[in-house]
Amino acid sequence: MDDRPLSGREELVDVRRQLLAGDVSPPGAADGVGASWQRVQRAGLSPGLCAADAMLDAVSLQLAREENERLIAFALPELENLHQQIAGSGSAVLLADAHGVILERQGDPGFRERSRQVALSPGACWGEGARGTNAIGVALAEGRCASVHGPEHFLECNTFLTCAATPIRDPGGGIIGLLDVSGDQPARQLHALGLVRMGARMIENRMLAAEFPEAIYLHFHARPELLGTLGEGIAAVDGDGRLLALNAVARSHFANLAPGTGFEALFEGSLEHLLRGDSISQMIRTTTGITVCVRVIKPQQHGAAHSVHLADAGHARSQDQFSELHAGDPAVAETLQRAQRVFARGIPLLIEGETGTGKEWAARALHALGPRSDGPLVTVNCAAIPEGLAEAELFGYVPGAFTGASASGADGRVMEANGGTLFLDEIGDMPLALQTRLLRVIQERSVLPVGGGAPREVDFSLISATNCDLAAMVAEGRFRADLYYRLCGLRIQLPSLRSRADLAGLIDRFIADEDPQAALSAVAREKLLGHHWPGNLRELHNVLRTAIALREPGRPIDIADLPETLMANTAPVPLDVGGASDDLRAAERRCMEAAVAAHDGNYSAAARSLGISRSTLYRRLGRGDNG
Ligand SMILES: Nc1ncnc2c1ncn2[C@@H]1O[C@H](COP(=O)(O)OP(=O)(O)OP(=O)(O)O)[C@@H](O)[C@H]1O
Repeated sequence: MDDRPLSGREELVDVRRQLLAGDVSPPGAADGVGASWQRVQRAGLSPGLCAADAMLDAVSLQLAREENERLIAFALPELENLHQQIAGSGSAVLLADAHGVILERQGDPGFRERSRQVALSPGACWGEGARGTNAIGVALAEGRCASVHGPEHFLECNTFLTCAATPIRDPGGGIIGLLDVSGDQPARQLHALGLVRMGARMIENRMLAAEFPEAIYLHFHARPELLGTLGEGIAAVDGDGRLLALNAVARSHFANLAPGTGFEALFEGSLEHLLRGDSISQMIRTTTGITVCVRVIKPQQHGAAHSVHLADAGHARSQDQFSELHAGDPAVAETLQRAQRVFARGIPLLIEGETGTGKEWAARALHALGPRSDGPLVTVNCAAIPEGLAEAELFGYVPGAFTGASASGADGRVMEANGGTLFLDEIGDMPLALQTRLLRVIQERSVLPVGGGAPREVDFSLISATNCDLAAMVAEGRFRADLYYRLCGLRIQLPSLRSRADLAGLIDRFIADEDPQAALSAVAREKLLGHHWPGNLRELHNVLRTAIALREPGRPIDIADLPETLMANTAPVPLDVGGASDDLRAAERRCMEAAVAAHDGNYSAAARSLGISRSTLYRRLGRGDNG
């Protein structure tokens, strides 16, 4: 790790002057920078070069992405997480393949234009041979994490950049890609290196967990409280205890252990003994003489891996399924494709969006394409379960668990999702006490019914949806942070209807689906295109269905067939929910209040205009449904 004191721009300019003069290790230069300059100078590069040609064309980039599909699927959630952590700092998070070609990029809009000018974008190769000394190039050449600051970059055009990169390795230790954080901050960003290292370890651990469907995974750490953190070692062994693979921590612990090595080379005692013991944690000694706490994860508890084989079939079907969810909006199409790739790997999804943006429809399509599409899709509306019954409803109960309980007990919704997908709708409304229980179920993949009895193992894919800003709720202590991170392997945002590029196409398609004979007058079309759509797809659907029913037979849908809300010449509700940090629920509330005001306090009419039920409107506005 780069532990030099922070140095200013002038010192780095001085470092550059010395490097240009041929100094191999000028004082203050980052590790590996001097050696890298030597390599690139030997290769004949000159600092004034512009490496515009080291760029894949669209077809080659597509091929590179397909070749690295597995890496991308596991890395995308991490790119997303890292980006959230550095958002607003004028930076981008990049994923490169094993040759240094950038495959994916998540970045601040403000930094996008500047970084594009030097091709810090998908398709560009950032190996040393193409772009001289830079963090991706050095990390690749030296096989370790690297940071390169401003003037330490070899090419003059890149000297405004500050970059940190680290290799991502397969379980055998080979480099399969690189994770990089780059920005245009003038000062050194020491934490960036720590972030990319953590991100790369997360990706590697996720890939290892999905690599061997039949394996037994042994997670270990000398300190029990640090099990489950990035510091834990992970060893995958087969049923006979033979080593299949180790994660990076375990590789550094058991140096030079090859796959196929017996259990006795790892731990004292036998695998059978370990399997008979407590799966939560047991103490055992490693052959290196350290006592560690081990958590055993058996094959049925880590069902993510079989999804890997199904991913390709899912990909082929996805175009069809997703074409129902949009009418050519490229941003929606790409969001869904990314979600599908990640979900196919057994990674949980969190879908965010205002009410009626199609979160449940998207969940259905993703389930149909997902790794457990043969199993059921079980939807739980977390806002609608009566609080007193919530535990029993979700986790089931044993016979006689409480007054009024069925004599035969009940499985509960989570258990019903076994082998399929659990869809937790309106997750932001789940009470804190239930969040704690749900977290345990997700972590341990077993359910303890209300009233006791033995825990029952359960295996499901997980999708959650919300119209709250969950990250803000976490910051305010209203939602458990550990549960939030478990739920959002990947966070996707469904856009509001008014911001979609395919509104016109959706209108035509809704009409054609409802009544292929129906047409739309030009004025009516203009009204529909100009409306603010606070109720989003649900409202559009309701408006068109009603208009088709009202229109005079044989005549196109006209302005008179549209509801009053579209006619009222009210200014659009200020509803700029574009920013990721905006509170969707606050925006939604403003819309609902505006609709109630527009209908002179008539809740039924306001609810109809929004395309939601009256009780939903009452609930969302925090008023009891007393009428
Ligand atoms: N792709 C679509 N094509 C046609 N209609 C759609 C589509 N997506 C959503 N709708 C319409 O919008 C309605 C609401 O969709 P959905 O329930 O998925 O939204 P949501 O975001 O989950 O809403 P809420 O947050 O209120 O639960 C659907 O019942 C349907 O009428």
